[in-house]
Amino acid sequence: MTSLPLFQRLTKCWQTSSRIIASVLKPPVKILVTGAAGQIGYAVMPMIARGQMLGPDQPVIIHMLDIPSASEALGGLKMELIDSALPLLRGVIATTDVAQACKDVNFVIMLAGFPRKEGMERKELMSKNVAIYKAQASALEQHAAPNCKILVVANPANTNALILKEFAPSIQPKNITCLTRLDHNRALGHLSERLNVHVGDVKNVIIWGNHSSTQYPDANHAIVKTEFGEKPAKELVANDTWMKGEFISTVQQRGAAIIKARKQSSSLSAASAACDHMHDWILGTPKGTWVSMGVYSDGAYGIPAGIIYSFPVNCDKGEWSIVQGLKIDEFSRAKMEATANELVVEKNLAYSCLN
Ligand SMILES: NC(=O)C1=CN([C@@H]2O[C@H](COP(=O)(O)OP(=O)(O)OC[C@H]3O[C@@H](n4cnc5c(N)ncnc54)[C@H](O)[C@@H]3O)[C@@H](O)[C@H]2O)C=CC1
Ligand SMILES: O=C([O-])CC(=O)C(=O)O
Repeated sequence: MTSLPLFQRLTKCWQTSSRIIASVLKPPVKILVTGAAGQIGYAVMPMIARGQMLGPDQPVIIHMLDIPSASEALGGLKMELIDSALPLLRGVIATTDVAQACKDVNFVIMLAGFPRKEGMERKELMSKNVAIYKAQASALEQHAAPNCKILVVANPANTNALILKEFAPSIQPKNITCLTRLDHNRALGHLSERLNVHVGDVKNVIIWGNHSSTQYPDANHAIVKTEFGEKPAKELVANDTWMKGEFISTVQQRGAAIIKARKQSSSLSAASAACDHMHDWILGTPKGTWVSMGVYSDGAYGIPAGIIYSFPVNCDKGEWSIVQGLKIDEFSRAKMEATANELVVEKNLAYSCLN
């Protein structure tokens, strides 16, 4: 710092002190994390409490919910958060009472569920998760703050989010989303490796559809920043076989590859993606950049209305909107329809579990 010119030093001091002042003045927001005692919960807590999700000037009160058999672990996590002496963290509630957990919360990250194990089909998880999401929908409807924004991470993420929407009719559908940002980030990472460029120089990949192996990772509209200006990724890759083959299958299968290697599902990258999702939703996407989010379909791009489907979205002032008017070729259309069809089947299966 001492080697910086005076003007830059003053600017840095001003930025730091205005952040400190803002974090003192901003009222804390309440964030509920369900399934907090699990793997992703452990990874996401310090990210939230250090401002990675809502910004470095936003104090937070974290509500952590888990089931009674996990209450001791939840208590341990609370101790660790206190011991981390995090300036933005203004309170922690660790509870197994869903009503207390949901009380006045402004943001919700839903990790609660039964994680897929190696070799296990996602559909086997359906009936267990439908029951959890139905019960938690009612609690959120009764106790959460108005305009509360919800991110469902637990699998099957799109359909869990749909069940939540169905059983919390007073929460606006636009406030219920699911996580496909991890797949989006995987697609950015894979493309940047292929082109040997920094991941921060790649943008505008798309994940269409379900957070499952039928998802369609689409790099047709992706852009890469180069020394000669922005270029279409497609032009730089110049290999249609790779774009339509290995690129798609690697991203689709990445979750399973991580389970095979770690013997448990992705935690660090899932936690990081959950923070990215909420950060961009609340604080906005940069101009000319979109991200992928699982949102309630209104029929855009010919996708059936009434399912939670991952689209490219822009975010501004806490609202997302689907990017319109992208050119869709025949290959993409077939992939987008296949993953939509799977979601319709999942929806019907979920409804059959309710009877
Ligand atoms: N959408 C995505 O990109 C990703 C989704 N996932 C999913 O996220 C979920 C969480 O993953 P992990 O943290 O690794 O699982 P985990 O098994 O370590 O944690 C789940 C936690 O939920 C708790 N839980 C179960 N039923 C509950 C209930 N009714 N109320 C409150 N808590 C309850 C469990 O006790 C456990 O502590 C899994 O469903 C996993 O498949 C994981 C990675 C990526
Ligand atoms: O299936 C899982 O639990 C893990 C998962 O969603 C992913 O890594 O994409």
